[in-house]
Amino acid sequence: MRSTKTIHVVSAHAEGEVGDVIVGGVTPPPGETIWEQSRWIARDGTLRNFVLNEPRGGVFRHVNLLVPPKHPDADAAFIIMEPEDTPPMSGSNSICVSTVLLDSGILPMQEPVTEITLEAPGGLVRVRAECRNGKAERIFVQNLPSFAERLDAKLEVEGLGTLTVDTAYGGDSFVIVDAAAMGFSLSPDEAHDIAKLGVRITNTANAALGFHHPENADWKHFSFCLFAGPVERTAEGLRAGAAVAIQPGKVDRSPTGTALSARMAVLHARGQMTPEDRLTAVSLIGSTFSGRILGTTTVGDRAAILPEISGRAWITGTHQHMLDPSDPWAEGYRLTDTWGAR
Ligand SMILES: O=C(O)[C@H]1NCC[C@@H]1O
Repeated sequence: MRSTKTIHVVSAHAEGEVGDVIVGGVTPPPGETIWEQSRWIARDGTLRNFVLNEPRGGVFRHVNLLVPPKHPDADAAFIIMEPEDTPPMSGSNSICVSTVLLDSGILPMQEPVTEITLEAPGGLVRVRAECRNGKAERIFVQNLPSFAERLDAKLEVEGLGTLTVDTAYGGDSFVIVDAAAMGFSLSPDEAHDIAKLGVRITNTANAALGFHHPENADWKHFSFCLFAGPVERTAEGLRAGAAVAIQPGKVDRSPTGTALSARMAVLHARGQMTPEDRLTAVSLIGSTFSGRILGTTTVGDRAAILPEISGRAWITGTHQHMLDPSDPWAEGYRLTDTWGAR
């Protein structure tokens, strides 16, 4: 066996969505802040290609790089690599990172509750983990301030007509459509159509509406389209289906923590959700994230909420990714049969 690099990974999934964690073998990228480091990773592309592209990755995979924190309050920091983006924050990935840090012993666990602070590229997130028998059973993440951007905007999508959409930020940027109005009941067999349509809607929204984050000039596109199911009031609180189309064309297997945060911001802006409410988002595979509003704030001149999301993650294995110097596909490859819903 010979290799020019060895990258140590603990693999995990949060409520169905893969979020692997690189725990060794990669030196921290240059940059004064975690955001700058994440921009370097995005520009350079080498690590992204190595771990996300085939033959090591695949369109379903997200990979997080642990880096030394910059902020004095943070216990650990991470850079998120998704199939097309290197985003400010991610719900499922932050839950995977927290679980890997605690379950593998990188950070000490205290039962029944461990509190840690993580530094995501978009800012600090406080994490509370319910732990039992050496396992972080449920992760609560105080996500980045989240806000509604446009409510009831009109979006002309070729072949679909004029859609009424909301746009919002929940640690990442969303165009939100009414799933029922689009003819979806959010059942698993709709995944391909949701992926295909969602990418078209995201691309159209990027061209026609554009997104801008008031405090992060670098984040100026919509990453995702959320197909939002109807909100039902149950004995346990609010409950709604959620399917998020991820570029270049797949559906999040988890209920998407950033989407839940964005949706809570929209519901709050409409006066349909208060800090007393709990909103459970249900994915296409039936997994759930729970959310609540901890308070309000502002982002630039926008009214925003302080969201908390929670969910579970499990470790699925460990890998050492290697590169034989004679392998002609050091950067890996992507083909459109799986990369992008057609
Ligand atoms: O839960 C989330 O927010 C994420 N899941 C995969 C894509 C999003 O970042």
